[in-house]
Amino acid sequence: AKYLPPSPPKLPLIGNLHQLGHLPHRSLHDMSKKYGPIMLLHLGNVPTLVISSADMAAEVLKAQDHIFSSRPGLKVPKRLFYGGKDIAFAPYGEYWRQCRKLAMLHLLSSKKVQSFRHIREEEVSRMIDLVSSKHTLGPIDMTDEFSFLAKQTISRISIGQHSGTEDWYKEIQAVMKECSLLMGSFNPGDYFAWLPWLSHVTGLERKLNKTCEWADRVLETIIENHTKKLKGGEREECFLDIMLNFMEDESKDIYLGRDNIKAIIMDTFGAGTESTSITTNWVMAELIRNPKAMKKLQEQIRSIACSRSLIQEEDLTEMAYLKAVIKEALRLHPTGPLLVPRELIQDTTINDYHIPSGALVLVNVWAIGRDPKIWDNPDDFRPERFLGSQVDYKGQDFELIPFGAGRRVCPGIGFAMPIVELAIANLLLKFDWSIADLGKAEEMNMEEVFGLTMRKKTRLYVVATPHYP
Ligand code: HEM
Repeated sequence: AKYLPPSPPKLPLIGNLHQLGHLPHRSLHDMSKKYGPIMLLHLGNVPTLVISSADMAAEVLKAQDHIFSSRPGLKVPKRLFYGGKDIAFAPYGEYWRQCRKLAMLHLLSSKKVQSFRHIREEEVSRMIDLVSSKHTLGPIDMTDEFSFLAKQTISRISIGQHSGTEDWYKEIQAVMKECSLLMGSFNPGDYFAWLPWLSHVTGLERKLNKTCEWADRVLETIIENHTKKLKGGEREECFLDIMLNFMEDESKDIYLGRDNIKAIIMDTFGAGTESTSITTNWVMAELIRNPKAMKKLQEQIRSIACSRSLIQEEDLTEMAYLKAVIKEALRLHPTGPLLVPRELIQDTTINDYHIPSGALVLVNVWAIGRDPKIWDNPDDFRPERFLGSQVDYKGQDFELIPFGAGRRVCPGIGFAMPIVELAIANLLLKFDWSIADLGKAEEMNMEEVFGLTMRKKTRLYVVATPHYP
């Protein structure tokens, strides 16, 4: 192939960086309307392939997935995850394959996910109690509740039982928040290879050092506590304990040292908690903004619950409309609007265009979710479009890929979705919901903030009224 994919005009040195704006998924969507579903941008001096249609996504994430499955060595994740020793940012290769297998087997498989059922049910029931106790005091910050739910559930499963009030627990939450802010920040040094000192000037280097040292201290304390307990014969069998049993055991397929374990634990927090809570928050926001969908879903949930006081996980399989509502929210608000960046590992050709090895690859899932060639009235929230449709989000249907697809598809889908479903089902069973300013639900602020995960700009302050059957 002779030609490179179409590119918008670029400036010297910075290339197209200045055109990304605060909401890059939206700016790139606008550009793709003019330049097409496959574009080559230059972010600083990094050639960046931007994919904006379901067909092109299938090309990159299915037909040629084997060469599009690496990750770029971005500075912040590389440092936070001990030089790429986690799963999400590890370059494509044997280490990544073994770590992913380990996490699948001991944390994310459907058998494992089922075994954590009591933890999800306890944590959701705790959230319901909290809402019950707070509802008379005025609007409740549900963004906070969803965040607490995801953090509690995931940290209990990955690092063991705790009450959520211990000092080390508060500290790990604080340090993870700092890490997530850093992950969402833009590091110009990644795009200007000839200016490595740039991160010193912007203060990023200092912040990164401080946060890495802090995170390491907290993780060391947790590992020490678990090692002592394991030596004393106490067994919790959380994911961390399982990894500690593997540690430095050379007879196992995978060699896990301390840094590897710390990086993988960071990953379960980093990849798992915000994505889950942000998704739940978008689902709830859309339901409150769309009272008809809310009413229809409540009726279904309440009829399935009959006189039982809480929805249990086996009830969820019958809830077709709940699943449609969640798909519709993920279509409009994919938590990773550009997935996690990929890196192409050899020269290739797509649609007769030459794509150079080393290109950074962004798949604009947000744009695909709003493509009028695929979706009628794409900006409307209409869960009905998924009723009776086979389209699912597991990475086979390229029009709906909020978890990505191919070798790097999110391995946490089956882990995250029961949390989201169980939380929404029980909140809708037990309460009626409105916003403080009645009648203004349709005008709710749905602005986004872009980061590695895309959250709602304003918090979800809502009024809960208990429902008595
Ligand atoms: C609703 C919640 C979630 C969403 C929307 C989500 C979304 C994503 C996306 C878009 C990717 C990148 C996929 C790609 O590059 O093609 C990803 C990767 C990943 N996710 Fe999730 N995720 C969620 C929950 C979780 C949970 C709960 C866990 C684990 C506890 C998890 C673990 C991971 C890991 C380890 C990766 C990296 C996979 C790799 O690079 O091989 N995710 N996720």
